[in-house]
Amino acid sequence: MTLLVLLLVFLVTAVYLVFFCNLCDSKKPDKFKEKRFENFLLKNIDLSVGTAETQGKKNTLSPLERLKQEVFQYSSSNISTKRVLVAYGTEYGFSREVAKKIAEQLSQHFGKDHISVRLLNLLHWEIVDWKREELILVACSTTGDGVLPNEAKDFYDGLKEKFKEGELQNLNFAVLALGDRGYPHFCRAGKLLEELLKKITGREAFVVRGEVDQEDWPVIEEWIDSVLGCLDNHDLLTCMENGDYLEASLEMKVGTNSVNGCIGSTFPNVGYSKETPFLAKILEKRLLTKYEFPDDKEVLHIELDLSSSGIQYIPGDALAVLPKNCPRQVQRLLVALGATGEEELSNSDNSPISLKDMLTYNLDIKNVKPELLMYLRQCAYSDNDLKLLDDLLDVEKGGLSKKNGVLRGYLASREVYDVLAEFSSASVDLQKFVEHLRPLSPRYYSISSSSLVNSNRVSITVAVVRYELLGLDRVGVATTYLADRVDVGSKIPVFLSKNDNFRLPSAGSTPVIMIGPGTGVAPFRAFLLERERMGSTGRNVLFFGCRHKDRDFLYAEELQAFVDRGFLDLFVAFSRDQAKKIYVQDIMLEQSAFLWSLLEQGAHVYVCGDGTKMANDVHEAWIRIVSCQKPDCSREEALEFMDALERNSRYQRDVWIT
Ligand SMILES: Cc1cc2nc3c(=O)[nH]c(=O)nc-3n(C[C@H](O)[C@H](O)[C@H](O)COP(=O)(O)O)c2cc1C
Repeated sequence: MTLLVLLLVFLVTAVYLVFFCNLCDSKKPDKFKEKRFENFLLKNIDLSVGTAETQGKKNTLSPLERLKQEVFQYSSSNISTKRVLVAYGTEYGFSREVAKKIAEQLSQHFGKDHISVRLLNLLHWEIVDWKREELILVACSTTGDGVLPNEAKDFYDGLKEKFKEGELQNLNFAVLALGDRGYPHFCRAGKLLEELLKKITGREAFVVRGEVDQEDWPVIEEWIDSVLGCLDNHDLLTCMENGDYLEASLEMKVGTNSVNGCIGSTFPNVGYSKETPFLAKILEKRLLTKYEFPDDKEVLHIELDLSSSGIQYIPGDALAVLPKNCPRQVQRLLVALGATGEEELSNSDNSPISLKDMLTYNLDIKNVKPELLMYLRQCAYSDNDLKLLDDLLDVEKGGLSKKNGVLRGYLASREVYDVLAEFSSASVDLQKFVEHLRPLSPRYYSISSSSLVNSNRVSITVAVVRYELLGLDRVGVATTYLADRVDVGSKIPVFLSKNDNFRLPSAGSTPVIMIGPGTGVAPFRAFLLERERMGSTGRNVLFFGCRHKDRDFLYAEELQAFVDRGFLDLFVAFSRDQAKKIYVQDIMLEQSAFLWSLLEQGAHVYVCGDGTKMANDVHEAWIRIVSCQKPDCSREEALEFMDALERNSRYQRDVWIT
């Protein structure tokens, strides 16, 4: 009886505690929620600063085990199979997804006992003994203004340095280049990789390079079919009787050198990354604009503490921020799913995670993958939903491919929530549903400070995104994370993204021409601070543009101070301060003779900002300036002149398409 009473008291207390704690949680201040985010990160990603106790609580696998799991998930234990390496270079995760698809199809086509497929992030290229490999398939995206993803840069430089022409004569290869036709250098990284592989193997690719515009799956599948067809018809592989060296190499290079078992720390040249970010404390956050009316721009200057990180940056680099989704948007999605959020799901490495955490920290809940519609087609039952889905996915119109304009148009104006709400008859399996979402990717911000001024601090300039779509409020994930959900004192996960294609000239006497409207001015603030500190004597010319002089002129006072010190020639275009709109390209044309004279003195030209319109308009302005100012110069010659400037790293662009 006493035992029964005790049990009852215990149960009542437990229920009370659970209820009370939940109640408190919903009222906890943001600081507390931030702490939860930090704890979550410590448990779920391999922080170089972490300790053994802070890791592996939720993720029971060590970083080494996780890496092994990824590399060998399509491998057989049969020691005399043929071996293929499927490698990927990714910035935002899509190439990894594609590489997994390639690995899966190879494995299915030939059977796991006949072919052992190893999946490798190019970040880990050093664990491979390249002379023992016979076949590599590379899926690699292009980022920045036609450059390799950060994690693939060392692979490219390393192979180039290590192997002479034709040295890897036993290696067959094929490249799938991923990109976006909207950018001037379509699929350039894949092309560069293919050139390099041609050189060091002394042979041609065994399959024509695939070029993928955005997420055009039919093109990807066609390329995979060509690879499979070629492997069916040509015996490119021999059986390796001695087993796979790769596992031992991986254990040796990653296992023994690691600090606190963190993979990132074994590659000192890479340092912090998506998997191993640094938690940087916010030291300052201030509004750079007047933000009173819905039409006003909201731009923030954010300073972060890098002391103790060892991160060393130079102007031109970017800081990557790992955001989390907005709780309101997550809640909206949970309601559409009819879920509480507490449902337990499996992470990609099979560790358990709640649906709410998965949607908050791991997944992109804005951009809809076309495959999600395919999945909804399987679980919808209302005639209306089925008809609309069939229409969107119509094979005649191009199915999931890029050619399907109806589907692309539909997805361009919808988020994951909208699609679920629209096809409400679909009864989704939560695990399958999350598997049809993209991973949440880091966001990159040009660094707007100079480490010569203060090496412990870094600043970024962030335009906050808020808008309405289909009658609902929408937000930019990372920009509102920085604006609304973290404050001075909070710590946010970041890592450095080097950008060797956007660098100041080595000689301080060389003039620089900078064109950066809006937040495109960020790297130029860094350039100016750096050049002033270095005592550079070359002329600094900046073209800045915004809507209104008195509302969104970023860093106006600082820029004016540079002008007053005689260090800067500043030209500004306020597009909406007069009846006729004026943009940076217009004021550049007014300065044609001056700009030409600077080019003749060897000036370097930099453009930063919107790549959809501004970068093209500015390029066109340069063509006009050159063809008018250079004696007897045709348009074609002006185009060639600008191309030559670009080849000689005197015309560098850091642009983005939204
Ligand atoms: C900031 C940025 C810059 C990009 N630059 C290029 C480029 O210069 N050329 C290109 O073909 N695609 C470019 N892309 C498109 C990506 O290559 C494309 O979205 C690709 O699918 C991303 O693959 P990933 O997720 O594996 O990095 C760029 C994308 C972003 C976000």
